[in-house]
Amino acid sequence: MDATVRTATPTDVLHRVTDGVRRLTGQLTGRRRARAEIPAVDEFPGGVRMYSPVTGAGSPLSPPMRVTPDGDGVVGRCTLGIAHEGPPGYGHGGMSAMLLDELMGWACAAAGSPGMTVSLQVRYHRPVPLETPLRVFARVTGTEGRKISVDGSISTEEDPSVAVVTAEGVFVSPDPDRTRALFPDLQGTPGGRQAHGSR
Ligand SMILES: CCCCCCCC/C=C\CCCCCCCC(=O)SCCNC(=O)CCNC(=O)[C@H](O)C(C)(C)COP(=O)(O)OP(=O)(O)OC[C@H]1O[C@@H](n2cnc3c(N)ncnc32)[C@H](O)[C@@H]1OP(=O)(O)O
Repeated sequence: MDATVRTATPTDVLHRVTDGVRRLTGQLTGRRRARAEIPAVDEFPGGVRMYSPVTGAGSPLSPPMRVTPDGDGVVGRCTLGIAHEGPPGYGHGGMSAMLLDELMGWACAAAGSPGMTVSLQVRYHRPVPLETPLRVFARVTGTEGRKISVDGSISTEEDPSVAVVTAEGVFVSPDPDRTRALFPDLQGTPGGRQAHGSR
């Protein structure tokens, strides 16, 4: 991703490389995952998501963000590159929202209530520098039935006490029927993983 958005090579080189990439992707033959199929390497929810655009080591889109427990919340560490640029030299606001949304979801799972975002309010206090190690933090601040309130923030590793972006979110744990309908491949649900053969 970085090489693609950073290069200033002439067009004929770009065409040659494009042909090479098409040849390579043509070699990705064989079985492909179905749309809602959870990869065999994943631990869903609240663990490994190999192809997540935020945490996935297997995704070319992801920074990737590494998540660890931290006190009463979770911390995510990553560095954004120019592929994630908004204003020249700074992170795209949507990327900040994506990092926060994801980590706030992890905070819910870590607190024992995996949930989906129903509301996310993001405040951008300062631009997020690119190519600078970032520290994202999220923690559950309250629960009310299936509703979970979560706070999040982004700062630089160098200056963790200064939040450059903050967020407040509401997450909702889907009830069991909704969970089965939304995630038919979730382990233990009828018609789930076993439908895909041996794993
Ligand atoms: C073994 C268990 C497995 C559980 C699986 C959990 C999934 C975990 C997934 C991943 C984990 C880690 C990864 C994180 C990734 C980052 C998070 C994302 O990007 S998620 C994608 C974006 N979000 C959506 O696509 C949601 C779309 N929304 C929906 O599908 C529905 O709203 C859903 C299923 C979440 C809830 O629907 P309802 O029908 O069950 O719930 P209702 O009754 O509408 O609301 C429940 C309560 O929430 C309040 N509520 C609803 N919307 C609200 C809002 N916008 N603001 C405030 N409150 C709201 C309601 O007023 C209600 O509260 P009152 O019970 O009345 O007190």
